[in-house]
Amino acid sequence: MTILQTILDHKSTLLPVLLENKPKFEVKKKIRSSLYDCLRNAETLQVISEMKRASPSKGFIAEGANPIEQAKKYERAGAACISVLTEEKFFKGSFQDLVNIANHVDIPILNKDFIIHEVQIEYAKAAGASVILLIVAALSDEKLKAFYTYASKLGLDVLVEVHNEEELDRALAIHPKIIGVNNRDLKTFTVDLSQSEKLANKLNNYEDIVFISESGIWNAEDAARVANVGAHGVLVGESLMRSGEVEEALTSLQVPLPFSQRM
Ligand SMILES: O=P(O)(O)OC[C@@H](O)[C@@H](O)c1c[nH]c2ccccc12
Repeated sequence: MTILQTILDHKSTLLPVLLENKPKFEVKKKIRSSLYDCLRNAETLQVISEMKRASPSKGFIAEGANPIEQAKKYERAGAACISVLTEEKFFKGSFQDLVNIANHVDIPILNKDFIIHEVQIEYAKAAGASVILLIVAALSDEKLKAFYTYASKLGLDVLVEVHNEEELDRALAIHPKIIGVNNRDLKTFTVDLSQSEKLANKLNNYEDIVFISESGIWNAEDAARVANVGAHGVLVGESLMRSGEVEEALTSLQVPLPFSQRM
């Protein structure tokens, strides 16, 4: 069984608890700008920076990290958005991390989790997220479409994540505004930036779609590599979590976009 399937199976065992309880979080209501608009109007590569304590492939990355301090550093450095992992078992995240961060920063917030049911979208919104992730590899065409529509109706932006061309075609069928190419294969954990390069040609045909390159971005060279094939943003976790100079590390990724890519 793949790790993705293991995570999804575990997730489905948790659904009854979510379905039995209405989400109750104390979140200050904040109006956040639209991630899509921020990404569209940029002239430099935008950074979605992630609060990532651990991962199934690496174990703990930053066990003692303070989510609020980390998020504030990201915001100060000009991140476009903060991604907060809420998956508990494999990534050691929580909705409490999301709530804490939502109460302390004003930029868009992405709830990073494995969504397999509408109720998780309600929890994401209640905990302060303005963006959710839908992983194409985890969903049927029907569910992908239904969840995308539901999240949009709740006023959330959606990052639709793909890894290969077949998934990209399935994603394009629902006409999403933001597509992320995960350079990490969630079935094997292999990371390869050429995955973004491979899918770039097709993505570049869609002028209104914002293209995010996700995972495995360590430095300005990596950032420039994906920017040069058409990425408008990057999603970065581990390298920023491990950095002693978070703000400098983040700023170094904000490379200029080629003129042809500015929307
Ligand atoms: O730590 P990295 O290699 O910078 O990757 C960040 C992010 O892309 C990664 O955490 C991620 C991308 N898609 C996901 C889906 C679920 C969990 C995690 C992820």
